[in-house]
Amino acid sequence: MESDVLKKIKGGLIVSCQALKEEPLHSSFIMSRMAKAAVMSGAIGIRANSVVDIQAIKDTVSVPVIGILKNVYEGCSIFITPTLKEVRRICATGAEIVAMDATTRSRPNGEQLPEIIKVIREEYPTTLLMADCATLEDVEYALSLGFDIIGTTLYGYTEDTQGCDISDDDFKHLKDVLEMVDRPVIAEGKIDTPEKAKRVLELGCWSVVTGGAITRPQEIAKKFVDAINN
Ligand SMILES: CC(=O)N[C@H](C=O)[C@@H](O)[C@H](O)[C@H](O)COP(=O)(O)O
Repeated sequence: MESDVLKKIKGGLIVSCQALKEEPLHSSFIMSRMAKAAVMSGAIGIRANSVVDIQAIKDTVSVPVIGILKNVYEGCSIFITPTLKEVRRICATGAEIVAMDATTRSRPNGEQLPEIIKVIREEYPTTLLMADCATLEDVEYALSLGFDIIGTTLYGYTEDTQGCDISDDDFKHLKDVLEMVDRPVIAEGKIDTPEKAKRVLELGCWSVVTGGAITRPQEIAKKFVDAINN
């Protein structure tokens, strides 16, 4: 059965409101205002990083939230909600959807994704789980683990997919993902123009996440500066 949360985000724009410590807008208050602006403009969901940002956003808007907790472990490339500890903390915020790295790479402390999923399904049976994938192999792995939503978040951001862009070849990678998947696919990662957002929904994605092109002014300003200087 289709959940209410899935119904609410179908066919729409989810805005990722994130600013890490080293970014100029690092502030839960600012992220909550970004979320408000996004929702005022018609966004139907927000993606956010960290417990405090999610709480501030949930106090401000009422659309579903995709929560993550980025944490870097030495010697490990997985950083999006990487271990059971981070998954639990984000589930406890009440975020309707919790996203985590679902690549087949090794996780911190030797943790295994199937075990994390098993524990979380028992503790938080109503929370939807989103798999942040890079390769088609990751997508297959995520499907076998019973994730509710497949995301393309990490395509172009891992060792194996370095240099790839989701819009290459009229979204060839995304089309391959959609062909394999029998549940909602959320297009995410470098969907940086309204035209690309529209296109991925036309191709059959459930929703689309856009981040930096809306909420990272340093990225937006750089595009203008580069255009002027080149
Ligand atoms: C790879 C990684 O760390 N991605 C993060 C995942 O949450 C965010 O930094 C991105 O902003 C988000 O995925 C949206 O993508 P884009 O900003 O390209 O629209």
